[in-house]
Amino acid sequence: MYQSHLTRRSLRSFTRWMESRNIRLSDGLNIVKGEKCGIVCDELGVTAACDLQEGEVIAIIPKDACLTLRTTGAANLLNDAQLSGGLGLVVALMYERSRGEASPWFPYLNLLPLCHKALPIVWESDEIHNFLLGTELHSVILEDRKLIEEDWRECIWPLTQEYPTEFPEEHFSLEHYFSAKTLVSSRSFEVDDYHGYGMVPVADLFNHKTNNEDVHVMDEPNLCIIDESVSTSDRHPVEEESNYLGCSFIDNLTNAQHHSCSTIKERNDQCRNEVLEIVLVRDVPMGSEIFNTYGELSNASLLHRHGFTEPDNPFDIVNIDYVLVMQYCTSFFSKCHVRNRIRFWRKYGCAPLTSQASEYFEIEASGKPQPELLFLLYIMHLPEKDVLAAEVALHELDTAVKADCAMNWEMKAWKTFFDFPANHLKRARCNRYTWSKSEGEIDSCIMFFFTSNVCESLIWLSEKRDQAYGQATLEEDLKLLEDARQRDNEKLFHALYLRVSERSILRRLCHHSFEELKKNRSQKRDDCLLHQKDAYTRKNMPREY
Ligand SMILES: C[S@@+](CC[C@H](N)C(=O)[O-])C[C@H]1O[C@@H](n2cnc3c(N)ncnc32)[C@H](O)[C@@H]1O
Repeated sequence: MYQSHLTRRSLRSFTRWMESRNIRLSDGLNIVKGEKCGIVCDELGVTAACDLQEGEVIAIIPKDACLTLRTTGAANLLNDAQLSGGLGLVVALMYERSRGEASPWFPYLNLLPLCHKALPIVWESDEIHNFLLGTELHSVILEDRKLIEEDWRECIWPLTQEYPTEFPEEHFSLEHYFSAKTLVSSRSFEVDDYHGYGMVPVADLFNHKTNNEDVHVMDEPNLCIIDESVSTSDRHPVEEESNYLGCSFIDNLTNAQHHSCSTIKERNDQCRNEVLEIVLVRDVPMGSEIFNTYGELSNASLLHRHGFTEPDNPFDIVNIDYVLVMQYCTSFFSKCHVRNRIRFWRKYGCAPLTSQASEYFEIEASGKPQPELLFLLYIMHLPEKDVLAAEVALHELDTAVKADCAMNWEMKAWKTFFDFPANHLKRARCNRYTWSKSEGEIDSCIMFFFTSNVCESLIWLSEKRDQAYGQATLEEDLKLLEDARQRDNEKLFHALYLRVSERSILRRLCHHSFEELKKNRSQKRDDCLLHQKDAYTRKNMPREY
């Protein structure tokens, strides 16, 4: 991605620029590219040049060196045009790029690619359709592209007409907008409330690791750095052949002498300014890559915003559309039955998740469905008399719980409603039901809903959802994934990885539901646990009510 930009010259000029903008980088860091940067071959990353310790400040970045809506030369114009948020930042980036060497960020921008081509919003249409079919991203990307075009037509093109000198058409085309968007999506950080999101030099060099990051980027408002010039001749040599790409202007110490930025901070705490700090949150041994985290993101979100997926991502999910659940319900029950049960379900605070125009339920990486989906399927299958009994009980509970001001009555009512009969069976079922070996604690509330009917519904839903991926089986996808890995086809690899991880989640859901179904059948368990006569009587309510 950086090949054409990463020359010795551009790195030297970036280093000098950091110096001029008071950006401080610990000499314990190496900025590397290629295979030294463990996860990605043609990108940059940061490694430890010596053993580093938790708590060290390894970089200090003045906020005025960040490119934000406040610091850009177009700040007033963007303010007048009422362009803010992500869209404003993309225009600010395009604006600074259009100024070439006249931009105060030129040496930094010169290091960035024009476009991060790994992001699906800039893939060819046939790649989007072929690679992403069935995945969480397919419709999202198509929708995104429409919205991006609309934004450009409504907000950016008019700017080029109103201020042709500041926003010349040739630098603010739709293509430029898409390209700038990929950089803001994959590299911007929230600076603070005043600046909002911005392009943060140095902080954007760290690659991502889920749940196991080495650094945090921290807002440290009461800190300032004095100008501490270091002779440029003391810099590390930047060798074209090696993976080492350079370091900061304060990197002139040996590893044994290595100074973290904490030292600089201590020396300068008389003088105050606004800066961001990059702080180590764990020890990092010499030679290891230093990772940041971009958040607890599913593979679909990682691919969407950053152009890659992560193996064994614990935050992976797959969604089942509400429409598909309704399709299931209406094919087994009358419309009137479905309407009434949905009303009942919603009355007690349940709803699908929503995003843009879609409503859906999440299935976790372990295959565990969102509880609201289980409640819905459970209620859908309840015999009519049990629904009526439940209504009465819930009404009584409502009165009781309302008296307790500290409680959210809806949640408590649901909890009690479902906990009560579950309690009778808890012990028996707890011992035989687990989602995965790693999940030690069993959610009794969730288990309760895995009646045979619910299990069958879940199997139906997971199989139907899987059909969205087309004809190929999961095993065939796995073979294609291996091929893509061997051929170094990154786009295809990450798209296939997303498919495979989503389909594996569905398979886990199907497998667990099937296992439960088998157990229910072998034990001839009554499908409707709420048949127990006294389940709803006041005398059997938990004592707290
Ligand atoms: C903030 S930049 C990190 C520095 C970047 N590697 C560079 O060359 O400047 C984010 C981009 O780095 C890459 N990246 C970060 N973490 C990654 C990971 N765990 N696996 C693959 N690519 C990753 C992705 O291309 C992502 O969009």
